[in-house]
Order: sequence, then structure tokens, then C-alpha cells
Amino acid sequence: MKSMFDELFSGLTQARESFEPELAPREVGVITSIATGIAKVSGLPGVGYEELLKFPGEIYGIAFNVDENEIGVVLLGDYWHLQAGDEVERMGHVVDVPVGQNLIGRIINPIGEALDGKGKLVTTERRPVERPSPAIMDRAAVSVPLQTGIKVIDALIPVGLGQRELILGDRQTGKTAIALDTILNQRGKNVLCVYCAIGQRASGVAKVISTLREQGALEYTIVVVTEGNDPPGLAYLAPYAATSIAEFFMEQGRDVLIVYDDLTHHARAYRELSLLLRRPPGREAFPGDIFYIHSRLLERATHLSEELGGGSLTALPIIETEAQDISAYIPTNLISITDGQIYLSPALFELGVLPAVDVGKSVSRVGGKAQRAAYRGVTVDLKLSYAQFEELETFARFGARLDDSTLKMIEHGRRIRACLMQPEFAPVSMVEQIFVLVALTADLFDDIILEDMPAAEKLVRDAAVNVSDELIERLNSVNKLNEEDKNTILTLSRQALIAFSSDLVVKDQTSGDAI
Ligand SMILES: Nc1ncnc2c1ncn2[C@@H]1O[C@H](COP(=O)(O)OP(=O)(O)OP(=O)(O)O)[C@@H](O)[C@H]1O
Repeated sequence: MKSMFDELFSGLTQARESFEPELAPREVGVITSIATGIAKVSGLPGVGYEELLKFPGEIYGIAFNVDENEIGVVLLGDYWHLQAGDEVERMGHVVDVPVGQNLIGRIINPIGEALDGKGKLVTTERRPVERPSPAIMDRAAVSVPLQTGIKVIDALIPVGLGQRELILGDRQTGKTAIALDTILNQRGKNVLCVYCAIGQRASGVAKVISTLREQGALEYTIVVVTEGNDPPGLAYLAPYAATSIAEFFMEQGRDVLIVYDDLTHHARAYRELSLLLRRPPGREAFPGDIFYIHSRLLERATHLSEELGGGSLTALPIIETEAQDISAYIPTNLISITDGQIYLSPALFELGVLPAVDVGKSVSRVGGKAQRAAYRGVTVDLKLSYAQFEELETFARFGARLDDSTLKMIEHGRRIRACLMQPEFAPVSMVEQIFVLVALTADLFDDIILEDMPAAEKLVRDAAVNVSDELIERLNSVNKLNEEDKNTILTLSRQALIAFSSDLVVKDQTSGDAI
């Protein structure tokens, strides 16, 4: 009979034979020095460029300078507790972010940590933050408009899905407001939005988020945030991480809009990191590859071909200029990378012309092809009249004596400007915009005194509410506005203005007499 000892012994032998130790190599180095957002690490000769490294206290870093004896690491978290001699571990992969449906409506940081107090993100997939942009053969032409809901942009500087349109201007000129209004206008249009705040004040970011929430836009928006006091590494990473999140949806065939607010802070964060890493500085102390960090980011925005699902990623990068200098280093870089720019003028802002878009300095290089045909018939005249007005207005300021036709042009231009003005968070539908533009080009507003213009413009927009579904369909189609529809719009607009005639002096278009 087997003794208890034998049973125990055979059990132990079996356990020993089936034991397989879980061995995983760990490559560990040490911090040799640490400075603002940067750590120098030695003892990790096999580290690859942009590989993720783990520091004590769950802090991560990216290997940026990969030298033979020492690597320069950009830190991605609160690093105050780190010191020379601490252990650093290789992670064996590059930085990645969680992606997926569960991110919609969430506020996260660039490494995928939730900032909204709604608990940890639950996703199954992760994507590297840096990815090559789609090849030319994988791209389709920009052909579908992205309605911003801002009259001056949709009419004169249209943006298409898959386009990259720069928003630039001095500080406090309404840059964020333009981007925010565009996001608000995507409600019900099946365009997903990603708002990436880079190095901004916490109060500014909180304001944007509360606006998105109040206006019901957070339901279809993902917010990626780095604040001004975060380490520069996080600010550098933010736009790439946000783009990877957006690309996930684009590759599922969806239309995505991404706002980078703003890339001036991004360029500054990269300059700070490069100087700390002792990379050679160039113009304005920026490193030599400053163009490349933005070009490789914005090249990822595109309209994918039908074979790849036909999704699109439209980018609205924002840049802050100093003293209206649009030919400074970073603004010119971005102007040359993007497909057009919307320039916001502080002079117009001070005059109360809001949004302060300077039409003369703004351009959309591909959006015109994507613009709805209904706009095209009316905006050609408008652009010309507005350009002439801006030129003539300068002369009028000197008190020069002007002939009747010039005065008429100036008065017409003033009404165009009044019609294109718009408050924040009040996007205008395409049909309402067409009504205002048709009425403008037919000179319906020319006899209305300037002070009454906001009320008159609103009446014309209100007239658009009751139009037939067939007319709305025709306005949305690829065909130009036909004469019959134009006349319907004009009749409705005239009626709307006549109804206001107790306050306004409206002249009948045919007789020229006051009604
Ligand atoms: N269309 C508008 N109507 C009324 N007010 C506006 C409009 N656009 C912007 N504003 C106001 O102008 C101010 C500046 O706007 P915003 O913060 O968008 O500018 P910014 O250029 O992004 O500023 P910053 O330089 O701080 O990033 C805000 O107080 C905003 O409410």
C-alpha cells in the first residue's frame, strides 16, 4: 500500500515535470539625467526610433534621439517624481492610442486616458499614432461639400470633404469660433467630429467643451485635450493621436472632420523638445524638420477612393499669426501644405464684422469644385461685387467725391457685408443661405437702411422655412438653380421684405416706387 508520503512525492514530481516558467526578456536601462519634459537614458542600445519606454509610476516616454550610448526620451506624463538612476523599461512597440465607437462623446488625452470622469475607455483596438498617409491611387477627388453653416465660407470659400483648410489670424479674432460653428453644423449630417486642443488654457478648453455639450454636439464629437501646463511631449503627440482616432472611422467609410486648435502651440512644443534635445536650431529657432511634422500630419487628411470605402477626413488646422504677419515661418509652411486658408482680420473684428473673414486674403483651392451647383450661379457675381466694394471703400474713407454708380456699388457692398455677418453658434442651413444670396444678387436689399439689415436678412431666411421639399431637393442636387426656382425664391423674399415695410422702405423691383 502506498504511503501518504509516496502520493505526495509523486504529485510533486508531476507538478515539477509540467512546470514551464514564463520567461519574458525585460530590457532595462537607467535615467542618467532629467530636464523639462526630457530624460536621458543609458543602457538600452537596442531601442528603436519612437519606441515607447516605461518609467516608474506608470509614466511613459518616446525614444526621440537614438544615439549609441544614450537616448533622449520625450516624457508623456507628470515626471516630477523621476530622478537619475531610476529604471527604464523597453515596451517593444511604438506609441499607440485606443480607437473605436466607444470613444464618441468622450474627452481623452493623447495617450487614451479618459479626462471626463466617465470611467476607463473600453476599446478592443489600438492604432499607432504615426501612420503613413494614403497613397495617391487610394485617394479620390474632393467632390462633396462640407457645409460649415457660415454664410461667408459656404458661399465664397467653400470647403469640401477631404480638404485641408487652414484657419489663421491674430489672437482673439474668432478662429476657434469658426471651427466650433462648423462642428455644430454637422448635427444630423452624419459627419463625425474630432476636436484636438493643443496646449491651450484649461478655461478655453472647458468653454469649448461646455458649448459642444450645450448644443448637443458632443454626441458625435471626440475631444482630445492637452493643456498648456502638460509636458510638451503630450502636446507634440496630440494631433497625431487625434488623427489616428479619426482615421479609424474614415476607414470604415465615414466622413470625419478634425480640428487642430492650434498648430502654433504644436510647433512651439516641438521647438522646445528639439532645443532640450540639443538638435540644431534653424529659422526662428525651429528645428530643420518643422515643415515635415505638419506635412506628414496633414497629408493624412483625404477622401478615400470607393474601393476603400469612400470615407473622408477633412482637416481644419488653426494657426495664430502675430501682428497680422501671414508670411512668418509657420504660417507660410502651413499655407503651402493646405488646400486653402480662411484669414481672419483683426481690423474687421474691431469693426464688428463677425465672422471677421477677410475674403481677399482667403482662398479655397479645391472646395469650389465640391460646392453645390445652386451656389455657383449666385456667388460669381457676389465675389466680384464684394471685391470691387472693398477696393472702393478705401477711397470713400478719404472723403473723395464719388459718382452715383460708385456710390451705388459701395452701398451694395455694405449690404453684402451685412448679409454675410453672423453670430456665433447659429449655423445657417444651405436653403436659407441660397435665399439670402439670391436676394442679394437681385439687389433686393439695396434700399433697406443698414441698421435694418439684420432684421431684413432674417426675414428672408425665415421665408426659406416654408419652401416645398421638391425645391429643397433641387437646391441640393448637382444642377444649377433654374430660372423658375430663382423666381420662386425672389417672390418669397420680396413678400418677406414687403411684410416688413412698415419699418423698412422697400422699393418694388419693377416700378422702383416706394411701397
Ligand atoms: N461670429 C461671432 N459673433 C460674435 N462673437 C464672436 C464671433 N466669433 C467670435 N466671437 C467672439 O470673439 C472672441 C474670440 O473668439 P475665439 O476665442 O474664437 O478667437 P480665437 O482667435 O480662437 O482666440 P485665441 O487667440 O484665444 O485662440 C470670443 O469672445 C467669441 O465669443
